[in-house]
Amino acid sequence: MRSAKLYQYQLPMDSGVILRTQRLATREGWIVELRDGDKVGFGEIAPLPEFSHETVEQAGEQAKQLLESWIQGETIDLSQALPSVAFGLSMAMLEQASELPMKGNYLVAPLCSGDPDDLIVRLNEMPGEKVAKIKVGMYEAVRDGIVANMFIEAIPDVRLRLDANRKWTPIKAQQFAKYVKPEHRAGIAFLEEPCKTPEDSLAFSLETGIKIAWDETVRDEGFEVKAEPGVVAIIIKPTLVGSVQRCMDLVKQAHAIGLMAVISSSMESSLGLNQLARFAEWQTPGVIPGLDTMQLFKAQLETPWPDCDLPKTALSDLEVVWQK
Ligand SMILES: O=C(O)CCC(=O)c1ccccc1C(=O)O
Ligand SMILES: [Mg+2]
Repeated sequence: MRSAKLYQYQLPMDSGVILRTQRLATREGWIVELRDGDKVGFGEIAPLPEFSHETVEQAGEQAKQLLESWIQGETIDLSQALPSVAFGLSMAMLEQASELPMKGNYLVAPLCSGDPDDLIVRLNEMPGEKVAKIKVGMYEAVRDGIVANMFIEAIPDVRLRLDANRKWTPIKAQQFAKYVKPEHRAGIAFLEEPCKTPEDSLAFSLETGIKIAWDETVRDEGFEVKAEPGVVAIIIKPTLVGSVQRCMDLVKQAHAIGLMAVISSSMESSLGLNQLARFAEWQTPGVIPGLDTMQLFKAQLETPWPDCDLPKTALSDLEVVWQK
């Protein structure tokens, strides 16, 4: 006997969270609960404003239709569903079928979008491989270059992941590279999407020797995982990419040609983030995921994130907007 519920959540965000052009004061989304007998699974459907193409309302409507089919025992084709819905529903089904291992990789790459000194402290405390993520492309490219160079000099075995989110023209990207000494460029594990187009990013990597990774490009129409000179990783943000199956296919294709696959957050609540940590441990063992986004929230949802003391909202406190 199958049953399902859809909860609606709204969580307050830290006041400084800016997504591309707008401030994100509140994170909104849906939690699905699937039950079959005594087996239960949860999933989070939370389109990210400015990144997802679907709205929260559209995702909620589609989720209800697909839940209806699930209850009827019909097979649902998630490859045609909105990415956030495909992800949340497939995750709930996976958990409900006890197929998502419990063990998570909670060793995240610390994210620096503000004060570099904070990051130095966190890196020095980090056990094992010192991986950090720094947003670049927000201020002067020259400043970004100086900051990256400074980190590599300060922490000799650091592996930086830089993320330009397609902000640079080829000239700006060159200005950045000029300030990272050639002997320091290996301290950059990769630079995500340096330029406005993949072609310019590939050319940048060839010219500078700085390795790059695809993030936005993974979500471009017709994207295929392929070996390209200078490309070492793909970033997978499941809420923006789609079903668990699609994400697993991408990981498999990446591994087959020697690329790193990095599971990364789209600012899911602590419930979704925990599932991503479990998914990352399972599918990309040994690779530090990009999940350091709990600090952007002012509250957690149901599942606590390790070492996070933010107040917690329970699922039972949320409004159930649909159930059958
Ligand atoms: O990838 C990470 O390490 C953290 C997540 C992150 O950077 C991100 C999260 C949501 C939307 C966009 C981005 C981004 O890649 O800039
Ligand atoms: Mg990015």
